[in-house]
Amino acid sequence: MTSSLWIIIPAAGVGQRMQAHCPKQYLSLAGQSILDRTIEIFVDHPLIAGVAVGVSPEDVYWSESKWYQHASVHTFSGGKERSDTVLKGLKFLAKMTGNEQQEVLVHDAARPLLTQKKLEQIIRHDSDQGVLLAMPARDTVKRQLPIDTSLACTSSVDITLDRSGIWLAQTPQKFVSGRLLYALEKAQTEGVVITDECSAMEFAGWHPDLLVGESSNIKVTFPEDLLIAEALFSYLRSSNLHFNK
Ligand SMILES: Nc1ccn([C@@H]2O[C@H](COP(=O)(O)OP(=O)(O)OP(=O)(O)O)[C@@H](O)[C@H]2O)c(=O)n1
Ligand SMILES: C[C@](O)(CO)[C@H](O)COP(=O)(O)O
Repeated sequence: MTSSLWIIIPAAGVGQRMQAHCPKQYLSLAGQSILDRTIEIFVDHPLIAGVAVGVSPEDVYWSESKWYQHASVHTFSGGKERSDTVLKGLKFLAKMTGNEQQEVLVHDAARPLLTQKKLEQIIRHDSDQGVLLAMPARDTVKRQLPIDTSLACTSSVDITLDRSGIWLAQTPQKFVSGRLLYALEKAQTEGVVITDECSAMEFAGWHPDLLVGESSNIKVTFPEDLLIAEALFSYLRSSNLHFNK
């Protein structure tokens, strides 16, 4: 029987690339905020013990959330970078639960379209190395030449990579909390830039499993992503893929 897991939702970003009037996690998706849509995936799920949301110390929107006072939704103060927020979330969970070696999930607030089917797959995936959702590259992959600002076009092709081994990481990512905390602190101490939990675990010597994600599990990043998310939400709702816990 799979025990229930805590989920850490980093939601302390400013959404610079979205260029909106508020942090992108508070923009509307089908009538609710993106963050509320994301939390909805996990709240009251039989395999989720609780939800820990990392919000910015300057956040003035969270108190309007439909989950603001929900018994199984807790908040902690996020950090400067996404990895700082996740690290603070791990320390928050260890203090609140008294358990420093529990499997935890980390999922971007900006990914509101994860389906229940895929959530259950990653929760039930058993691996000592940890696991993340990722998509095999479906386009031809190019690496650019070193940027030469003297050129009219600063991005020119160097080589085409063998895409058979290329994956684009998504979230959730699942790791043992104590191992992830150690890996994030190690990367921070050694000045290694971390953009997802898996890269910290790799730096610490782990080789997490790759579990095929969903092309609909997009990260809302740029303005056009909001239109795409609205269309995908309608599709998932109509096919009942998003909600049945
Ligand atoms: N200091 C930070 C930065 C980001 N995030 C969260 O990490 C997720 C993925 O990050 P990203 O898409 O980069 O969000 P932003 O950092 O807000 O976007 P941008 O880089 O455009 O500012 C988002 O849910 C974001 O809220 C976070 O919790 N703490
Ligand atoms: C964690 C992530 O979503 C995996 O693809 C991605 O690394 C987040 O990157 P961002 O620049 O913080 O959005």
